[in-house]
Amino acid sequence: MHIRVINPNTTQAMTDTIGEAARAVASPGTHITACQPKSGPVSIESHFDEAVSVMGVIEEVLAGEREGTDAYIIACFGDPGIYAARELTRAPVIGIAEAAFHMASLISTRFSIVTTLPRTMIIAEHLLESYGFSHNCRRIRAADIPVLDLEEHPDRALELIIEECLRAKREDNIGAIVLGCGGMADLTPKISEAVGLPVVEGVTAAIKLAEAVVGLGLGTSKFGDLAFPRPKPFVGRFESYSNL
Ligand SMILES: O=C(O)C[C@H]1NC(=O)NC1=O
Repeated sequence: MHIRVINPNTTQAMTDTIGEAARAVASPGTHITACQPKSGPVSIESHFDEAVSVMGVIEEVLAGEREGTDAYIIACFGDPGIYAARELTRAPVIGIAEAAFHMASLISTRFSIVTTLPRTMIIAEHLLESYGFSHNCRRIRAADIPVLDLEEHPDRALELIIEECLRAKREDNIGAIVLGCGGMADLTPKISEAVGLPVVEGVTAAIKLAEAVVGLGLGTSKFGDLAFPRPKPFVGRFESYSNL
């Protein structure tokens, strides 16, 4: 099985972190390709960043279709472009937020999310609502760190994330923590040991869910709204999307 793990931002160090975490849990026989767009934001910390990153996600899915891919992971906690990506392939496309919510709901009745900047908490809130997990999430929290601090100041970032996770454990009456950033993919053991709660991380959860979906012979339904896009002309910079 070949899984294409797409980091929607353009920071190679974070793509490498995500790829290593994915390979650490992948089953024998699962080949992981970790990739990122050629252009776009170095980190995704706003609605604008996310909107721009979607074009990169689409490019990486189209590249995966040309190369042959059994499943795609969108490794950003906003799951940017997930429905557009699903329209472009028969393979499953799994976002790390959706994967983490499902996994956390299997091991706890309530969880809290710890993400990076306060301003991105609304993105997680919107996803909880759209995926139907609002009831399962007690609180969305932020360690108040820029996304790239995870790569550039990892020790301080880990310290702040653990502090916020400990506050969640003390205050939120939860059974699990969900890590709200693809860049946290390598931190699960350290956080779990420090906090003493099950920690669910979206990249690794998505890998195992992708293996399960493909293993059951399932993929993105092409009936209804996730059917391939109707062929039509595109003009200007998107002309190459004409009659896909
Ligand atoms: O929304 C966030 O804070 C995290 C999100 N941004 C990013 O560049 N990768 C992510 O997973």
